[in-house]
Amino acid sequence: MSKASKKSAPQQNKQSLKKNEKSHGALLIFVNPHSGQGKSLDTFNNKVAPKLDQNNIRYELIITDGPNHARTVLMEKGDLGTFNGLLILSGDGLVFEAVNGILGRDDAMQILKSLPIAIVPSGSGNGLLCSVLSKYGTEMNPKAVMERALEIATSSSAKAESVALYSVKTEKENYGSFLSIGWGLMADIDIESEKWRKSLGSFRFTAMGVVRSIVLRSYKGRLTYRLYEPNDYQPKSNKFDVYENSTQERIEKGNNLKTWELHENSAGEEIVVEDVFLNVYAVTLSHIAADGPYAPSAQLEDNRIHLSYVLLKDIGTRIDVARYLLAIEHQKHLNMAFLKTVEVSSFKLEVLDNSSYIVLDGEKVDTKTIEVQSTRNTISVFSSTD
Ligand SMILES: Nc1ncnc2c1ncn2[C@@H]1O[C@H](COP(=O)(O)OP(=O)(O)OP(=O)(O)O)[C@@H](O)[C@H]1O
Repeated sequence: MSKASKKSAPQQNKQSLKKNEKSHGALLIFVNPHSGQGKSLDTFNNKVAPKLDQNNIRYELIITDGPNHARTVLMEKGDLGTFNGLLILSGDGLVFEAVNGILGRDDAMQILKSLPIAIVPSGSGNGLLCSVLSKYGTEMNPKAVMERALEIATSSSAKAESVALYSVKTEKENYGSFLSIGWGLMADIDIESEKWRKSLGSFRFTAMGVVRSIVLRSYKGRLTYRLYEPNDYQPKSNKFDVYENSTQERIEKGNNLKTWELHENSAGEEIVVEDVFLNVYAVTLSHIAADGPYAPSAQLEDNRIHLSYVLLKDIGTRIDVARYLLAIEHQKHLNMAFLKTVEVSSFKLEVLDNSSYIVLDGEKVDTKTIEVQSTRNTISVFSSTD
């Protein structure tokens, strides 16, 4: 197979889809050529395509030409059921876009569960991948994560499993989310450090963290949440062999949810905190990046939301803020008295001033109010080879 180029690749690879009759199955691949430090197309050409050819896995390649390209393809494509999986070479942002593209379809929930997503990390944030790999003991450093991700994404014995999906309502749009909801300090760091993506890679978060600790902001808001109650729900991993069946076969054999099924918990007490915050950060998975876990007890399929927040009045000095950010990198943040953590089944955040962005799975959303609800719906993600 010759090297992919922006214009000719999709056509060229559609042809290879038909020719190779001995193959195990097929992947639909999205490469964002501008993600992270801009190396994803090289990674595809040099590390992914040769392995897929060697392992007799066919593919259709789509090189994204801008925001919403992948979303539109996934909303409209008529033959998704013929693929065994999606492969995304980018960061959490393109996975989020893909999930929300699929959510625009009539068969959304069946596709999300039966069309597993593989990730080769080329963005600056790959929390979903890191959470999945850490379950199986991959060391959390960029090299080990990349090597293992490449092995799993190109293996004909790849296995996939469930990752909980959350329902999110904002003023303008509804979303499905799988990773994080942030507002305040960490959201600012994530968004404002994007300009350093090419030069600093994931070190951009640390560098902006230093800046933000010095030029400290406060954030007025109202946070309303309900504590999590399992209500007899037992989340399952539902591990399956990616190439044993096509997505269409999995949909036909499975007994999948067809619509959103919310994890209702109206019996739980509603708690309201209206105050000046330093940070609100909720995660649904253990890792937000390739360092230690932010919520070590979070599990892939489990549908509880790990909500954490810091009130400005509980912080002593700017040094405490720097210590907090450093503690996150070294997994000591949970020991800090000013960090409040609760496991919830839903929460609502109302922004009461003009500060900060609300960031959903690493992407900025234009809203002053966000409501997050745990559900019993799942996506499936490539996770291992045995
Ligand atoms: N060709 C393209 N050019 C510019 N943006 C693109 C292109 N293709 C996809 N995108 C958008 O870029 C974003 C990529 O975010 P993603 O997280 O995957 O990568 P990233 O480089 O880590 O970015 P971030 O640092 O924001 O997380 C997505 O919102 C996606 O819609």
